[in-house]
Amino acid sequence: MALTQMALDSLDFDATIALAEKVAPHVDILEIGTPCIKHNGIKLLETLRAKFPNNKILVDLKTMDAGEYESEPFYKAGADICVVLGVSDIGTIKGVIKAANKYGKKAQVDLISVEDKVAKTKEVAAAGAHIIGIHTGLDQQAAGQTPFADLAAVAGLNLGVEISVAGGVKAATAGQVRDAGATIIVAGAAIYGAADPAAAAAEITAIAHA
Ligand SMILES: O=C([C@H](O)CO)[C@H](O)[C@H](O)COP(=O)(O)O
Repeated sequence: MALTQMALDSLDFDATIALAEKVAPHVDILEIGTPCIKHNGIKLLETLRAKFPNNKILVDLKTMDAGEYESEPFYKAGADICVVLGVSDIGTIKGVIKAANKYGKKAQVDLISVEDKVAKTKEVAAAGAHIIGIHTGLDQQAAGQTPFADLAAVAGLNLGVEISVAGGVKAATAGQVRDAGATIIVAGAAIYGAADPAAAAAEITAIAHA
């Protein structure tokens, strides 16, 4: 059993709301993707928070510095999860964890471009990170990479921390990701690129929840 998260990666404010309206009933978590939050800012989070009280919301800030200062306003505005980069300083990561704990929310550490993902996972789990993000980014996907080997290595640690997996996941691979130990399955292009995004989201969620 895993939760599903839909990545909203458009730059367009209204198109993002319209897509969220279609998929929100069919996923657990709405993700405001990095390009989307940079382009639209905290007002988009406030709008989604008001419109979708039944979904968790993740803001993919990919914070690299000033962790507490950058993330706190987003937790205050209703984010359930904010993302900090694993390649950032441990002080930055601890800052986001501190802000999350202040609001009773969660901090996710994204392992994108981290050299030693096992060592980083152990370090940030000990620091109190709530979620480890196994993430093959869009540019890495374009170069042929996938998240599966990293997922196996991190899940094999059995640290009891939540594990989110992103990077081209679709219905055909969602079961493999779930069985390998993901507690959150992220899908972006597989949903927003589908002819029927609601149906695509429902299909992936049925697999994740099985
Ligand atoms: O996090 C993402 C990317 O870095 C841009 O912010 C994507 O939302 C994430 O990779 C999920 O999208 P798909 O890989 O298309 O499923």
